[in-house]
Amino acid sequence: MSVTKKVRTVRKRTAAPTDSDPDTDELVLSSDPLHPANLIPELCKLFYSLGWVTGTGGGISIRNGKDKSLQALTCFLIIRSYEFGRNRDNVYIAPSGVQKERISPRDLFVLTLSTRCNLRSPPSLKPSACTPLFFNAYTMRQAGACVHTHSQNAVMVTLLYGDQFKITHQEMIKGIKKGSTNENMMFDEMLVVPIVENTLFEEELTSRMAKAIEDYPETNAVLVRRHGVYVWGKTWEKAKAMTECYDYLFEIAVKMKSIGLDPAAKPTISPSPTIPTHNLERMQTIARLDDRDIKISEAVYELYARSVEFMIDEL
Ligand SMILES: CSCCC(=O)C(=O)COP(=O)(O)O
Ligand SMILES: [Zn+2]
Repeated sequence: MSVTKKVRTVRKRTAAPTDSDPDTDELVLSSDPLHPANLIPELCKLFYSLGWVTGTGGGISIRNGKDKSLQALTCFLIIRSYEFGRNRDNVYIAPSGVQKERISPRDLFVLTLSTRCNLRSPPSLKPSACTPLFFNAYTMRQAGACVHTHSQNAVMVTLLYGDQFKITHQEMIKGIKKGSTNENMMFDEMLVVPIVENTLFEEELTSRMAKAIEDYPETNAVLVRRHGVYVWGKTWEKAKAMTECYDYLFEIAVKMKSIGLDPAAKPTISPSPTIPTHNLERMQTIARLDDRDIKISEAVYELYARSVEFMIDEL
């Protein structure tokens, strides 16, 4: 037996996990590609390529195991919190301020959900500043994973809307679950996402996010003005897929607004109207922006005002 192995064995028997205990490697080293410690680095790389976690910000946290409802179905009453040797109470968190596309499993923190104890704390690293926000999703919504992006689409909608983002009649709305029933939304329902104001430090967002979660029982996301978005789901797959749907909807809403279309308006004609060039009345309706929009869409308004003038001349 090598010296290293001997030392490890002794440590294992006698030492409780400490901040730099190599025995806690067991919590993050797994050949299972679906282990949270392998998924977080993989997903962070993907999110980096999408521009969601660049400049070290943003990331994803994953909780061990499967959705509770699925566990109940399988009736593993006593061992239900242990799946493939993994404890459902464990939450995996990336380090703070590191290049998120270059994380390795050994860099990860592991905390207990129930007591928020550090089971693993890699030396010289700090847990993500988003940790208490991820815990909001775990404790208030029984989430299995929570994503935080700094996507420009998310930031843009917070510049274009007040305290709520709203959109309807979009196919991708069907990819979003209702918080209360966990059912998927319908194409023609109104998706509403609360927007909270940013704070100087990420941790200080915790109570604002918690209030938004309480006030909006249907939401699975909270936007943070001039910052990004938090999205959670019962599993990492659902959190990822919903983040993709939300981001798509944010992007299309920004594009719609930029040409004067209201993403929250029920379409009156089918197919969706292109920018009208010969119907003065319809043009004027689109150009009639509400107070909030005027503040943030002066350029768009100007464009339409000019188009309307041009059309009046043409008539
Ligand atoms: C340029 S990142 C600013 C801080 C931030 O918004 C953030 O999400 C930080 O996350 P981290 O996991 O690096 O603490
Ligand atoms: Zn952030």
